[in-house]
Amino acid sequence: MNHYQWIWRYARAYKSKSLLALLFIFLNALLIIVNPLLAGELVDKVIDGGQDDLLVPILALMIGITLFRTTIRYSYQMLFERIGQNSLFALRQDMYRKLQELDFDFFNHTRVGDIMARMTGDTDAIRHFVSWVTYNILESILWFVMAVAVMGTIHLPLMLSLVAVTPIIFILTQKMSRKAFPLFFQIRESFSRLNSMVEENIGGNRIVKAFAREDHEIEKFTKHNEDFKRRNLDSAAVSRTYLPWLDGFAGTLNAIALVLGGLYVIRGEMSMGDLVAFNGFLWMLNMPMRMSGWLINDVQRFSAACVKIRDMLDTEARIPITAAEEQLRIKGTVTFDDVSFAFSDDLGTDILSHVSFTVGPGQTLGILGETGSGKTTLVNLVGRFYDPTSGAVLIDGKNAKNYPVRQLRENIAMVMQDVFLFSDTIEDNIAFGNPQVDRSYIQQMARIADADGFITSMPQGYATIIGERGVGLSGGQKQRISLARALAKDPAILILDDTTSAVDMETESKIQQELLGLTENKTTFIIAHRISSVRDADLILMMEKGQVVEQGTHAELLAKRGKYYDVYCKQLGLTGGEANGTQYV
Ligand SMILES: Nc1ncnc2c1ncn2[C@@H]1O[C@H](COP(=O)(O)OP(=O)(O)OP(=O)(O)O)[C@@H](O)[C@H]1O
Repeated sequence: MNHYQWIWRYARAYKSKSLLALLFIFLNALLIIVNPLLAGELVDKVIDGGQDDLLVPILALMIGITLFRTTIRYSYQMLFERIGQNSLFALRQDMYRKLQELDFDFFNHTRVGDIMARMTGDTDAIRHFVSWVTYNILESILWFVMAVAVMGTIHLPLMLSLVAVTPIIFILTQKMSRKAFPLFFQIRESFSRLNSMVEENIGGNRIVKAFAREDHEIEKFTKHNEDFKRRNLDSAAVSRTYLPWLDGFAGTLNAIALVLGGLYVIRGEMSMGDLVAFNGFLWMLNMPMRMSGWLINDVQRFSAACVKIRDMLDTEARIPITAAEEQLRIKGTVTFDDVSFAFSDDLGTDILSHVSFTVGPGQTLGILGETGSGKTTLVNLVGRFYDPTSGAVLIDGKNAKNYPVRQLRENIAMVMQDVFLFSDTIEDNIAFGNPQVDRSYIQQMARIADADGFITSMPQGYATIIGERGVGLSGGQKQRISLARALAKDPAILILDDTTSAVDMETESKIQQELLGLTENKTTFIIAHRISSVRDADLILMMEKGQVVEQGTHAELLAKRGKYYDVYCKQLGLTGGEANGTQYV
């Protein structure tokens, strides 16, 4: 499907409006030829022929037609604008829906700035094409054809001499088009890089300031800015090479018409009125030729934007978001059966290697291990953010791949390591996964997450807006709101990824106590660096370089006197020999 057929799929919902607009364009093109003909009549009959009584009717007709044409043109311009805006509305909806469908894999490989460039600059290039370029192309073609037809009836040889110039114009526009497309594509890519740079700088503004690297950032920006400018100038250079020629050739039409037309009049082969009428049609040949260069540029910009947008819309998520017909309450038994996993961009490196364990409802699985050992990756497999490269993740005994993704995720709540809260009220943030819950439930969850205290001490309490539009929160406060958000979902499987890393030990222990009652029937995953966070777990996995090197309860692992025991001793400030495992159980 080419780009025109593709965009027509959005515009065809407005078929009747499009037909009406086309009708108006035709009507306008037909009416356009009347005034020059009337001007010719005016010269021949009124000025030369002395029929003065025709002056007023001809003038009135000319004014009336001009007014009517202006109204018609305004109407179809508005119709095209509406078709463009409505089509773009639907396209943006599709793009946003696609963004929700795409998985971690897509976001791992796509810059935010690039997505933003597609959502803004590219969609605008398409709107401009639908709303403006299309009718200008149609007008240009129609006016040209009409002019050729009418001029041919007035004086065929003169018309043919003028039209002889058009192949040159055609060749020039073809050449320009071929040179312009790659440049527009490069401009678009450069814009995306510039966008990404600004987006990253704003996101990382605290780091930039803390490291006093403003100058470095400006330097980096200057490079991208220079690149963007240079590519725009390259494109302008192409226009500069071709547009004057296009303009020049279009301008020769006036000279040809005057010289040749004058000769025909002198020789008596053409009336003065016909020459005036002919002259009146000249702009209808002229204008499309002059416009062709600009229109080609806009068409190329449209094509470059289509490539990027269609590329995103055609991207298939490896794990498509499938919704289930009915809701399913899973019980929460999670089994890893010899699971290995590698990221798609480096399939040779296993991030998880032959991991096996089972944890059931009401149980807690603690995951401990040095940084980068694969703890987060492991829990990401539970929520099917990725699928194993070998082995299987079973939920209630059924392969996770066989659940509709939405159905599975509706039963899982995660508190992620990188806490993200929406720029909204605290209340709405907590209720994000379960919007129908009431205030008292929200408060109850916040109490368990030890967040109620600091929330109620804020002047606006639960109605406080946080994030970009509102107050800032400390790292520990954000973690606790994010924990309350996960709890409010009342999931069968609760995953806590380093959830209490930013709160003090006393608060952590308070939260753990509160959680006990709530997680009675849930399967809970706790990723932590502190032994104190996982010591009460029913099963603890000790991870190293993607492998589970030890697993068991706290007591069993201490008795093993292996890695877990070493970590335990280090965290207590003891050396291996001083600690008597059983003594601390
Ligand atoms: N999107 C990704 N693409 C490629 N490699 C990745 C990606 N995300 C993580 N990794 C790699 O996978 C490994 C495991 O990462 P993971 O986040 O699971 O570790 P972790 O044990 O949770 O670490 P931490 O305790 O620091 O959070 C790391 O070596 C990391 O570099």
